[in-house]
Amino acid sequence: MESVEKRVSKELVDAFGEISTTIIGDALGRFNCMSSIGHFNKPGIRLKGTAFTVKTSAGDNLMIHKAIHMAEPGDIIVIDGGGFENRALLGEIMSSIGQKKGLAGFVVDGAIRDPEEIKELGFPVYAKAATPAGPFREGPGQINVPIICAGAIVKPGDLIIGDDNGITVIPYERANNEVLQEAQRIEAMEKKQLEQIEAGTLNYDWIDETLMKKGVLGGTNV
Ligand SMILES: O=C([O-])CC(=O)C(=O)O
Ligand SMILES: [Mg+2]
Repeated sequence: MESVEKRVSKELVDAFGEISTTIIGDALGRFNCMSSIGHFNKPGIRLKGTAFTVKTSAGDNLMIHKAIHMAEPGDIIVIDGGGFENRALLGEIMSSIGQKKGLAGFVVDGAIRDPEEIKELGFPVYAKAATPAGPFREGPGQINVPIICAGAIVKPGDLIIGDDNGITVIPYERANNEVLQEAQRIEAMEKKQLEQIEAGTLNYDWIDETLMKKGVLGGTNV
């Protein structure tokens, strides 16, 4: 069982962590986003850190207990639970341990329990569902292997950013100034678009131009 070998610098984690996941997703070509996953915290909570991955069998959390103790402060335990929602993989106790260890959060492709208590903790926990049904601790499982979590590929060391929109995964090899600057450019452009919507000056020519190009307007499809 390997620990995470490479980590993105704290400066980049912080810089990406300030930008909306929607915009980061756009900067990554509109891929690398998780789907049907939400947080069990008060609104406004942000998640940012290095992926420490776990693959479990359905409803079994033995390897997650191990991972919490192997991970380092700032790591996010990202769990491929196969999307199984009938049995929780963690709850208030494991979240409290993770928070005390300085981990940055949990992301579960599956279910959690104790959502109200987790909300009070203020520790970022994302999952697909909540159920009182508890996990088994039989194993097996895998630690720090590439996984699929809520439709996104996650590798150990990838940068995970979460907010009220959901979660974006920035692959380790793409967590660089180039993608950061693209996200900042999109952020500035959207700010300008909102100002133009307010002022009534936003240009919509691109819609008809695109329809023309596709032959829908002025073409054989009309
Ligand atoms: O039983 C477990 O392993 C998980 C659990 O309930 C908790 O974290 O509160
Ligand atoms: Mg419990």
